[in-house]
Amino acid sequence: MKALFSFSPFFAHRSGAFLLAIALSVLTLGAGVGLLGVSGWFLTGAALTTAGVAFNLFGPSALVRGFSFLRIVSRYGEKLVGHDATLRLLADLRGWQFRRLIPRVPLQGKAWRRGDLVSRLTADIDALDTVFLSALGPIATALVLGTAMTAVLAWYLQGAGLVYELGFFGASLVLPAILVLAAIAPGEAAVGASADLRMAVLDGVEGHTDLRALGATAWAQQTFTDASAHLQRAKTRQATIAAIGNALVQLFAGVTLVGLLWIGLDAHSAGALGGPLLVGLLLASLGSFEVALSIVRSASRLGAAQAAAQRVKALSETAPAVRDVDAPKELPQGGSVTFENVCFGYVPHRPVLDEVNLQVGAGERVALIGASGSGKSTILSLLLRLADAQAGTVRVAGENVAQVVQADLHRRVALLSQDTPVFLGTIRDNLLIGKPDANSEDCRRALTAARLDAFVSTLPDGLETWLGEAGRTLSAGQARRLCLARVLLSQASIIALDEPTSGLDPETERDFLSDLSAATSGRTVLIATHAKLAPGMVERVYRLDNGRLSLSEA
Ligand SMILES: Nc1ncnc2c1ncn2[C@@H]1O[C@H](COP(=O)(O)OP(=O)(O)OP(=O)(O)O)[C@@H](O)[C@H]1O
Repeated sequence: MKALFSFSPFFAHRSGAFLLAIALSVLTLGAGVGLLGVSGWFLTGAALTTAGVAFNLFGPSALVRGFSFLRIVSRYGEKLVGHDATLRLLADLRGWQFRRLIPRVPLQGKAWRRGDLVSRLTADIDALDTVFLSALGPIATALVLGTAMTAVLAWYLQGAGLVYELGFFGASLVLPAILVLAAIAPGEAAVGASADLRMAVLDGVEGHTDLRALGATAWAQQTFTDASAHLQRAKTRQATIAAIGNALVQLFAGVTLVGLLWIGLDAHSAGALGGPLLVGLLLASLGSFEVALSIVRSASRLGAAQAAAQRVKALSETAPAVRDVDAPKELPQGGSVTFENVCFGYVPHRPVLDEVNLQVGAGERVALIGASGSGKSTILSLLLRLADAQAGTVRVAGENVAQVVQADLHRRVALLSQDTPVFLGTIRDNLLIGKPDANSEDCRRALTAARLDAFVSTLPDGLETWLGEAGRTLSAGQARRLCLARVLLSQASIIALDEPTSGLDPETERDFLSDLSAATSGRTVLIATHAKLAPGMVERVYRLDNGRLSLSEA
């Protein structure tokens, strides 16, 4: 349960609303118990009037109406306040999780997959709603109401308080604790299986064209069916635990009722307690077990909430690849880039860069060439400090990038990576990510530089054209050029382009490269490319070979 407790500050932050929800829940259950008790008292009293026993019908009938009304109003309030506070809590948790996730992406060390991350941010956090709505709230209610009911019974019937206490707290605290232990394994299995199911769906949808082309849809179907079967088995086990718990609560309630009846009849025979009051007390006691039922139901789901909490915690505790230093230095103005004896490898003993030295003055354009896998993208990643060099120093405007605030560095250096995405939204929305205050003229200029203006002007909605998920309504080349326009629009004085012309036809590629100097005029450009560069397009070309960078003729 440690993982669940680690989220207690989030609950504490909304403690006012949760306490109100608990108070309303106590009132709801109290009104329910009162309603049953008074009804039993009333009906028995009314029945006894036919036997000639005097009974005032007006008091109890008014109480029945009062309790009914109170119960309706407080239940409504409890649901409203409890759900509202829980939904806000989940939103707080999601926002916190997302903020922690961004500096950690791409996640190091483990094979984190996108579908799994989505599950952790959505379904796992959703699973935590059980914690308050069905567990903490009802347990607090049980404690308050159970204690009150014990006191009432002890007042009227000697020994009844103890019998009720044992039965009620056995059903609402001890039994759920045992069920929680039994539900941990199926809960973990359910959370894991539902994440697998999500990943199977995402893989199937994202890769459906390739799966069909490769004739592998049966494989994808089987993966989905297996995950589905796992989930169903885990859910069945959870439901079985809930059903057993339910039956045991009824058993506890039945045995407690028999015990109270036994004591009550003795008292009645001795003339110490009237019949209507005895029936009222018995029915009120029985009614109070309603809260034990909801605790037991939630106990079967707490295992899943616990597993979900562990997954959420594990994600948030993953160490970021890089951190800002405690006392960062200011990033000076300027656009120069320097690599001094930089050594880097993603895994130990497999160096990608070996004593790399590079000097690019502000406003210069240089190209990085080399075989696939030689480390060109890695150089650009180190420039943005997406990872730290194991030896040597990377400098921007003369300052060590490890010593400055990452946000400042990222404002200075814009990257067009090989898998830069098109975001859901319009063409304008996508461009504004590069420069939020850009006007239409700025957007068009960037599109012209990226050679996408002709296409956009043929669209009826122009800049307001809605792009499908991941830019599905664009061709791969158009999507690439849109991302490029976004980078060109940014205010960054250093532009890092990783294969900017991939996906472009040879003619567009040539035009783009020949326009590059005009489009990036005054800015420093590092371009990693396999494309053939015409003379004069860049000031210098560097070749990466076996981790070594050297000036190239090409
Ligand atoms: N996240 C990573 N974890 C482990 N190894 C990696 C990672 N990213 C890249 N590598 C490895 O580092 C080496 C350099 O990769 P990099 O992407 O920098 O090459 P590149 O020259 O840009 O290749 P390409 O021209 O194909 O884009 C490759 O051997 C690659 O397998």
